Amino acid sequence: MATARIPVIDISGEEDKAQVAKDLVEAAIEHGFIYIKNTGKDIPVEAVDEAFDISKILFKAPLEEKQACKIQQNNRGWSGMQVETLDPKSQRVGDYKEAFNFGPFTDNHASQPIPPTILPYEAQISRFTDYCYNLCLKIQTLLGVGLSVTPPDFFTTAHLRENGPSGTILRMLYYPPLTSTDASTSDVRAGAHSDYGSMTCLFRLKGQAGLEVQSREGEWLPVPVCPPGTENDPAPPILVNIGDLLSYWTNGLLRSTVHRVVFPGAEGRQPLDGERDAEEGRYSMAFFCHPVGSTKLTAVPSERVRSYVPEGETKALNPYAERKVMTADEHLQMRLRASYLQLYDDKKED
Ligand SMILES: O=C(O)CCC(=O)C(=O)O
Ligand SMILES: [Fe+2]
Repeated sequence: MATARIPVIDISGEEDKAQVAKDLVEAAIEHGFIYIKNTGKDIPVEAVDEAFDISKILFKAPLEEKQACKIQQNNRGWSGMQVETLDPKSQRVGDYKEAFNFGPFTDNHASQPIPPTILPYEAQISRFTDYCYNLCLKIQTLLGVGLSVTPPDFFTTAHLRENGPSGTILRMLYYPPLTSTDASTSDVRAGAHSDYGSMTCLFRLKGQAGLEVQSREGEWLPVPVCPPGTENDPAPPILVNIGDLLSYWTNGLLRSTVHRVVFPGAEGRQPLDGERDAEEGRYSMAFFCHPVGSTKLTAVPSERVRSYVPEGETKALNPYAERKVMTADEHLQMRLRASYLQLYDDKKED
């Protein structure tokens, strides 16, 4: 079966940063997705394993505990089955998943209610978000170098926590197995969408298929958890994808690719080799990296961006900059309103 041909890049070594930066930029332009080889140097393998273990404990916590932490308009907390609809234009029902969003931590403590069941693990979750944050800064620095942005740490500076609050979120996700009668394989686990932030780091478990990306021709291609060449690595690669903000910042040069999560075997497709739905369901974790909320979404100073002419299509351009320059916060609020129909329903202005 055809799968997405996403490059695998090792950013953990010391040698030839310029080449690594160039490879990252080319992958971000061509695919919008990059596998970051997991050598355990940037994020220890045990930290990822621990976070997945905590996620399993979290979703098994008593329903009342999760309900007491229901998602708020600040995008933090628990969203239950079918609460979020990532593709409201075509979905019949909401996403077949549960999710828990963690905002920032201070001194290893969450700044939001969390279920008492996972309180003993607060410091580990906090540490894991720090690893993800630092990995994002490293990638943003490389992207700035690869695009010759002036200054090259432009993206990095825009994301520094010390420069102000942002919409950055660690999201733990649980997609239950399809056993109940209230869903069918024609429903989706996560509707087609592009990500709202600047970039996302996605962690998946071996054997748990389901993510698909849309090719330029509109075809849906599965994204293997362990692509060729990574089978013997200590852990599956971290899948990084470009979100809408890095695309707006670069006038569409970096590609924010539409993706979704489907049930294995949906629409008669064969699951990838060695990947099928586990009886326990599917778990993943996404670190959505956002710049400081007040950041303006205008094109960055880079000759490569300035001279980029999109081929034939204009939809990749930042549609908002034409009317009014939006800030990162305004953009996030707009996107959240569209996907959490009930959460914002009471307060609808239109
Ligand atoms: O669970 C996955 O594999 C992807 C989730 C995703 O795309 C998202 O939450 O934005
Ligand atoms: Fe996504």
